[in-house]
Amino acid sequence: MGKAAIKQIALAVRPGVLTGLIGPNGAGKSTTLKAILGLLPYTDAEVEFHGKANHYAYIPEQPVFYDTLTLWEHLGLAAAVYGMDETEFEREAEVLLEKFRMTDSRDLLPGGFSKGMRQKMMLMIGFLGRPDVYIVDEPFIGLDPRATKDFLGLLEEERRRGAGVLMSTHVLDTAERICDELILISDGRVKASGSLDDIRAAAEMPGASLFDCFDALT
Ligand SMILES: Nc1ncnc2c1ncn2[C@@H]1O[C@H](COP(=O)(O)OP(=O)(O)OP(=O)(O)O)[C@@H](O)[C@H]1O
Repeated sequence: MGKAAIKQIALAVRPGVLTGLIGPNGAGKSTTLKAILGLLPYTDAEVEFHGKANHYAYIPEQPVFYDTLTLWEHLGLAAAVYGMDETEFEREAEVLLEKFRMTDSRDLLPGGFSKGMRQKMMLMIGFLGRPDVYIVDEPFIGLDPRATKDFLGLLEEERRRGAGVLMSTHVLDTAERICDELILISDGRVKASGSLDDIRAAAEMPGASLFDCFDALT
């Protein structure tokens, strides 16, 4: 067996709080998210759900889809998994298609989609069930500025509804703007966490941008 990719990472996803997981390539962000989700065979991860927050959505970094199902059929499949009834599914799915400007592509196969369109499909599948917790792995790759804005708007709506969000990203100016809390990991360990001011304090760089703190701490 190889060495552990992450060590002693403790974090909490709280209702209505958007937590950003940041760190260099290979730091262990995706591994942390997968450990939380129980997707890894060799982990000693403890996950506790408090209250009734046991309904979550995972939006992976690499889009996963079925070659023979259309966008609409993917949404239908997700709705069935979420236990939504037909009327609710159609209403919510149509709103999401409009929001992500994908209505014209609803009956097409995702194999022919661009990278950004596939990413939008993954985001729509995640949002469809209105979960209590969102685990999002680098959502911005391939999204154009409008899609980024649409995504961030929806995420903010969900946060205000009380959903907790844990999102890994390299887009630090966005993370600095939207995250309530930040966790900076490097070499599989937490290097700093808390508010932007806490990260600045750890870097001993008062008033610095997240980008500069990241540079100093990694
Ligand atoms: N399937 C795997 N098999 C072996 N090693 C892996 C596997 N997946 C990840 N690793 C290793 O685990 C470490 C952490 O990887 P991880 O994908 O969690 O990083 P990351 O922080 O998400 O990076 P990036 O920003 O590049 O997406 C890396 O050293 C990587 O080489």
